[in-house]
Amino acid sequence: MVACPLCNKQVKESLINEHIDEGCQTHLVEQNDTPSAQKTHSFFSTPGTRRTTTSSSNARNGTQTPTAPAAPPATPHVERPVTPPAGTKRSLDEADHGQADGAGGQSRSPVAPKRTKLSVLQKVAPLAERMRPTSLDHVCGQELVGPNGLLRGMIETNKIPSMVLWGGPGTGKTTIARLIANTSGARFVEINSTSSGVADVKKIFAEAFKELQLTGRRTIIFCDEIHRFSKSQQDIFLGPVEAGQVTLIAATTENPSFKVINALLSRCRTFTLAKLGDDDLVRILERAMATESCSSPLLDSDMLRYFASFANGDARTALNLLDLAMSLSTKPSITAADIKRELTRTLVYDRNGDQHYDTISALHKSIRGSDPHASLYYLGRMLQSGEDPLYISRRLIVVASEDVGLADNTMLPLATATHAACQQIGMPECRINLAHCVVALCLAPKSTRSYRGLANVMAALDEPGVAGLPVPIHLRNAPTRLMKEMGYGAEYKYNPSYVDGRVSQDYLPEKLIGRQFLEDSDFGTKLDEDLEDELLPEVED
Ligand SMILES: Nc1ncnc2c1ncn2[C@@H]1O[C@H](COP(=O)(O)OP(=O)(O)OP(=O)(O)O)[C@@H](O)[C@H]1O
Repeated sequence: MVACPLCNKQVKESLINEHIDEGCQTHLVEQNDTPSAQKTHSFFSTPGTRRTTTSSSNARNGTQTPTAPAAPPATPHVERPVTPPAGTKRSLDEADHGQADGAGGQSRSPVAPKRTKLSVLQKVAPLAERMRPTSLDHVCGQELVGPNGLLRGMIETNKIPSMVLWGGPGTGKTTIARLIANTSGARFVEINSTSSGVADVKKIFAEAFKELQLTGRRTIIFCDEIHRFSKSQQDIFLGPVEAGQVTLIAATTENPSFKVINALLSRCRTFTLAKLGDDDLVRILERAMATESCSSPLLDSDMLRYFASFANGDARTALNLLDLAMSLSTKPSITAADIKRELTRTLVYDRNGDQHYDTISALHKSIRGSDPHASLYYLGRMLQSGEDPLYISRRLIVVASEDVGLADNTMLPLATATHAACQQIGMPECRINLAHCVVALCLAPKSTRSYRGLANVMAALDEPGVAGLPVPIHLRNAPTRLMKEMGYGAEYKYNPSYVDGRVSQDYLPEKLIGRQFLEDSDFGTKLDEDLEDELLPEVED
């Protein structure tokens, strides 16, 4: 006996295919004939049945009281999944087990238990998640899914191609993907290139194929941040997408022409999401205020526009600001200026997100480019956002050797002293040491000779045999008599014993004699054409 994955009723295992083909109307086994829910074949057990089975067995064990009401049976092609949740994105594991709150498990599982779980998640989810549109009508600023939108037409006629959604952060890529899955009734699995490996993805393909064969239901795979998958990882999508085994919805914030392999692009439609304008963001914020029944006079339309202007087209950022402002606004005697000041710290950058790396990278590159204004700007921005000064000072130690290097050997001690100062003094005073070091590094001459020299050696070590070449015998250590007898170190000329320390002696292994790793110049040979343009103003005829 098995539970049908579509209608959840008991069917003889040998007749399951006929039962599904005939619209779940035939070959049903009377409930009385079913000895126990435990007999359900695990392969066919849906998340819903799994939950129910677990609850009841726990109840039998006296460990848990089942609370979820019995779920209504789902009907193929009629069932529409429940609204996508205000929860976090599904992990692969959750997707596999259908237990997540994402759109993914929805059409598999009975509705009632899922609702119970959703409401709990909804309470703890951040405002941006709670406000995730549950209908295309609530998606702002994206004509593609507006009343006459191209993508909306495809969704409404259920002709959903594999696609790449290209747009900035917080413009609605994930939301639209979930709504597509919701509307189409397809199985939905979300993966993220940062947490899903090739093996996971292959497993999903296999499951999708099984599902398609068994029930005729398609699987939509939503792959967030596809640009972070390597080219060979992207390759694995080609076959299943071409064969229609899965529908891929890939999201990227990067230009897909550069970041998605051509073979995959040619199998997908690319849709570009618009950057949300301030008016769109204000509408989203107003809807959030209304939904949350927030009527604080501090959060008036001016304040909402202020949030929008800082969000740079990112609805999530705008909603996060509002979320914070809503809780601040309940403090007694707080003013609008206080709220703005408090928020400025989070507005500058997200210390744990990409901004953390982007800004330190910008600081490093500005120092390398000897631009003290930009360097100080990025330093100030990080400090104001509460960045750890030790994180900054550690990077300055690297800069001192990587970029200034031999051109000014005093910079490495300065940078290590700055690190020590940050450790001993802490903020806010150590900001002064940091500024001193940043400007000194900026103004110092630059040399990458030592760094490049090492890079040349590392490259040479990849050549066959180079890493294991014998050390010349006269340079070898001779700690034992035997070694001495073997001539280790015998012919070595000790430089201080010679006039001016000059001797004629080879140091490299024999096979490398004559190889030069340290380059003569600090810089490469490329000409910056932009610089030429700058230096040679156009001559008028
Ligand atoms: N166009 C939009 N209309 C209304 N709300 C939106 C829109 N875009 C984003 N949001 C809000 O921002 C939140 C985040 O959106 P979503 O996850 O869809 O962005 P995304 O484009 O996938 O971003 P990322 O690239 O950072 O993953 C949603 O939960 C929703 O509240």
